Amino acid sequence: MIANTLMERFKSGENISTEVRTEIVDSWNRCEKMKVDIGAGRGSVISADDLKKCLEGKKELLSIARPVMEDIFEIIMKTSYSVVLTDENSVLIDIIINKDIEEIHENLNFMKGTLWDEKNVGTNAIGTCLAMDKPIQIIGEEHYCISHHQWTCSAAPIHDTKGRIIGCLDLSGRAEDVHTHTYGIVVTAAKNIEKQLAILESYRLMDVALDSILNGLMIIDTDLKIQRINSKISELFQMDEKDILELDMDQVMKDVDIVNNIFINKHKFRFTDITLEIGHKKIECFLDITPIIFNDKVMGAVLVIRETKQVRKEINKVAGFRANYTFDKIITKNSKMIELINTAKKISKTNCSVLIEGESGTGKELFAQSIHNESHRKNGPFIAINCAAIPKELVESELFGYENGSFTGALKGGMPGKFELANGGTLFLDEIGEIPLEFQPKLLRVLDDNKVLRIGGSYERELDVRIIAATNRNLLDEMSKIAFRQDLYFRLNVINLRLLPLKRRKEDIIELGRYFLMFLNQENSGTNKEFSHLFEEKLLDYDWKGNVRELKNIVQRAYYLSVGVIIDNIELLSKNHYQTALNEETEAESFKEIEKNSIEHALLANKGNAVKAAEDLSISKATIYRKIKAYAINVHGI
Ligand SMILES: Nc1ncnc2c1ncn2[C@@H]1O[C@H](COP(=O)(O)OP(=O)(O)OP(=O)(O)O)[C@@H](O)[C@H]1O
Repeated sequence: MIANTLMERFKSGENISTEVRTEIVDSWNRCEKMKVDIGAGRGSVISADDLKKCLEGKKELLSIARPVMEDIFEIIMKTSYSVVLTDENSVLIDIIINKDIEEIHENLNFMKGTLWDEKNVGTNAIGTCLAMDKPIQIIGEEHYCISHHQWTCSAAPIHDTKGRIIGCLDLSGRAEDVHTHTYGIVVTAAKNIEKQLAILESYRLMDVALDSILNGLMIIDTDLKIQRINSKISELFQMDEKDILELDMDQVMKDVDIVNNIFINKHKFRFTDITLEIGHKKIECFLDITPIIFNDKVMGAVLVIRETKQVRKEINKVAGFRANYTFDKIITKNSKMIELINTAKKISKTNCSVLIEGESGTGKELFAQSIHNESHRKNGPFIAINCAAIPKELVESELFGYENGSFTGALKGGMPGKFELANGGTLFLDEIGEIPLEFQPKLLRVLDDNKVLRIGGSYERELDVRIIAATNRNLLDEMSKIAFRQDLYFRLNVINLRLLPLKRRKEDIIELGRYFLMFLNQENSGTNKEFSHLFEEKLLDYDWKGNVRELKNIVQRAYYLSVGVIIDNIELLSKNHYQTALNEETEAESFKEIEKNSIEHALLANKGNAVKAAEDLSISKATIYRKIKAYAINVHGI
């Protein structure tokens, strides 16, 4: 036999490189060095445990290679070839055996769980291809072991994306069926497996990247079929991925004309307040839709979904809607006020409505903010709205919001109302006594049901809002005048906190005055001003109609107007500052004109900011809004 002769000549040290391929000679050299027995050639069986571990570690390769192996087998079924997959150590991990050669498989132990490296079975396509990291075909007598001489095998290594060998694909059959195409098939198939592995890896990386995004991300095609989602979408929709992929996006996004806007006009769209409908579930969200365009052709769209609740939470964190005050910042020595603080602290933990009564500037908002900050809602929004400041016809839209195009002047896309903005937190309805009588039943219904219907809306939104209302009017009086509904009063007045005016807690005047002075000294580092004895006496005597707000304001004025370190400008306390301003005007002017002028001046000085103007005039916000309305002052024109 030629090969034996060649093998004998090789073994005797003769140079046979012109008759035998270099790769084969190299392999024979390796086998000789490893003292492989040419009379052996049966695969050695690895332990069941080792095989289990092996299969476990190669799950991905196995699942990708299997369909490829089946395809090849189908093509070559009529020839006597089996298709084999090994790991990088030449262990057979999968095999499709051709019935024609089953017996030879058994004889040679060419089965799943056996080792086919050069050390165990000499030169063979599997072991040699893995030793060289190159595809190879080994025909008949090129095999090192005599028992393999009736075989022909072709094998190609399989690499991962980093170029490391992770296995090999092999076609083995009878030597007489040798065909160069089997080599080509095996090389192409191994490359195909490598490509699929690379795609899978890039998909995996993409998945990890997509899942690390905090927003929901969805890819749809032009038939509105969902192609891909990240895990945040399953969380948002509270559904399994498989069910989400079956959703009808036309139904889910009823309000969006995606075909016209995105696919035809190729525009990128942002919807700041949209409702997705998933069966009976409604998800309010911010939605960005970007068309996917390749070669000027729209292939689909990417949807980025952020839950409104979450966005608002983040906005609240950075842009206000926050309560700054806490109970420890409420300065008082008055026993009744201390008692009120203790009651307020206790009821903070509950969800019941609170009605805070008290003259303007007594600290009603301070209490409301402190209650919010003491409650479990402290990380939620604190939304304050002054009911006196809203024009009658806008009360409902301000509080309940409106849907797209529900009335002239409404913003495109709709707007949430203050109730919605306060979801998960507290809504502070200041000057509740100013709520129009005809709107009061609607407000009562929302308070009772905890659900709000936007103007023009088709469904009610479930809310979790704690209500704190405040008034400087006597609501009991208003009720008798039928300006305030009894049922609403009782609904709001579950807990009542009646704050004392400053004149009924004289002990707080100096305390608060010095507290505000301390802040001013801190703000103006380097100065350390103090009140004269006389100034403090005058503070005690003064008629504090504007309560703590007025006290704060006068201390500020005195601070900045005083020249030395002693604050002694008692003239500021001789009369109410607002009254002084009025009296300085010429007698010819009527009182109303003077009042209107004063307000306009203050608004001008504060660039139209009514709250600041009210502070300057030492009047309450409610009063300035009432007067602005009464004198028809155009704040926006200022
Ligand atoms: N006890 C207090 N300790 C410290 N600051 C106070 C206290 N009471 C009120 N203030 C301050 O006085 C000003 C007015 O308080 P706040 O706005 O809470 O009053 P209000 O009763 O809500 O007024 P209005 O009815 O006019 O809205 C604020 O600047 C607040 O910080």
